[in-house]
Amino acid sequence: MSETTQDVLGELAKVLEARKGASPDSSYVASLHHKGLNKILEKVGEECTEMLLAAKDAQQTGEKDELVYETADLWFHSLVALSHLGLGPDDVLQELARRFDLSGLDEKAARKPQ
Ligand SMILES: N=c1c2ncn([C@@H]3O[C@H](COP(=O)(O)OP(=O)(O)OP(=O)(O)O)[C@@H](O)[C@H]3O)c2ncn1[C@@H]1O[C@H](COP(=O)(O)O)[C@@H](O)[C@H]1O
Repeated sequence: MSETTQDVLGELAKVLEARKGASPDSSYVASLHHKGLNKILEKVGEECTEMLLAAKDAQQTGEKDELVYETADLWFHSLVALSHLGLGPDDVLQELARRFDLSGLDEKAARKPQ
């Protein structure tokens, strides 16, 4: 991961945290927190669908700008959801780091039968 990536996520996390105490009239993030988790999750679902559609379009046309744009929307709203529940990008990055050198196939095989 580039330093830029870490800086952007870190900076965004700080802004999201600060917006928890802001007026919903002056901030989109504050308005989401004000509306509550269900509204935030509705937005995550919406942005997820838009990202999937953009990925299919990108495959067909080779044009990837829309995919990057929609993925940014999805990441952003996912971070708002995490922030609403007291979590941040560090929590997810640490989990991803924990998985380094752990093959997805090995991890799946090691899971207990449900
Ligand atoms: N990264 C983002 C970001 N990405 C997307 N969005 C907003 O997410 C919204 C969702 O997009 P939609 O197309 O679904 O908009 P919509 O249909 O109007 O949304 P709804 O009415 O359905 O809720 C838009 O209003 C976008 O502007 C963002 N809003 C804010 N940020 C970051 O959060 C910071 C704080 O923002 P405020 O809280 O508004 O100050 C900003 O400085 C940015 O860094």
